[in-house]
Amino acid sequence: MNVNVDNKTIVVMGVANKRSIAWGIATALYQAGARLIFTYAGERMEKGVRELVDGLEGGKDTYVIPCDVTSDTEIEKCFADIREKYGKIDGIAHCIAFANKEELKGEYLNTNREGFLLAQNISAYSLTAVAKAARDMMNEGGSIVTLTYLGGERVVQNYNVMGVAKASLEASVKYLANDLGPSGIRVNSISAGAIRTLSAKGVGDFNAIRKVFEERAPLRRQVTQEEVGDTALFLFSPLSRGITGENIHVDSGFHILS
Ligand SMILES: CCCCCCc1ccc(Oc2ccc(Oc3cccc(O)n3)cc2)c(O)c1
Repeated sequence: MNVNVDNKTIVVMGVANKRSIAWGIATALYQAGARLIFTYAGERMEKGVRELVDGLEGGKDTYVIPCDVTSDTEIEKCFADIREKYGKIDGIAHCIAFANKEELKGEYLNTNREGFLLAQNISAYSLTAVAKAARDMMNEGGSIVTLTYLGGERVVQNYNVMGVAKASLEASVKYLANDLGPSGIRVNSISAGAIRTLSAKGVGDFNAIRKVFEERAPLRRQVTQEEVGDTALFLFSPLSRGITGENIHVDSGFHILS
């Protein structure tokens, strides 16, 4: 049985540049024959995403639209646009998160209310808002995949307010899986190892974590955007049709260590 995504339409939210995990997911899906739609946040992202997508064979007519996930009306408009142009969709890759850089280092205690709510709003609630807007336009067998990190399950120095947001995201995955299961829509997360992306630059001492990772992870090596992409491809394919509410670690086994 092949991965069978060649007749599926999947929305990839959160590509920033070619090092984005979202781009690793997009290229894995693209190579397996899926039809892709991209959303980005912020005008300054448009040019970069458009250029990346145009580089794909047939990318010229791929839909690339803005979607600021802090606005419910914008989410509704974005998915209504997609529905009008493409009909029903089969999947959503939610690769969106943000927290204020000053709160991604030092003590978690210095998190303020505004920063806490911002991280929750963009990095956690946005999955629920997107699932809500898309549920009636997803085909049976649909699949939603989001990205998380070990710091949402246990303390990872400096991850702080984003860790609390990822804990919220991971709990949301389970509650959404429970609600959407009867409609045949699955919801899962991928917990990726420390991959060097534009976002990773915002987390304090990122390089120190990567060093420990290479020295201690069972596979003794970093993971790549492509490896996360392959796991996402599995989660969008019927090969994972029995899996929902799950969090799959693509982290060289690092999460098994104390
Ligand atoms: C100390 C932990 C080291 C490993 C971190 C791995 C990781 C890397 C990137 C991750 O994604 C984000 C996304 C946004 C984010 O917030 C940012 C990023 C850049 C600038 C800024 O002002 N905020 C921080 C991390 C993420 O959730 C997890």
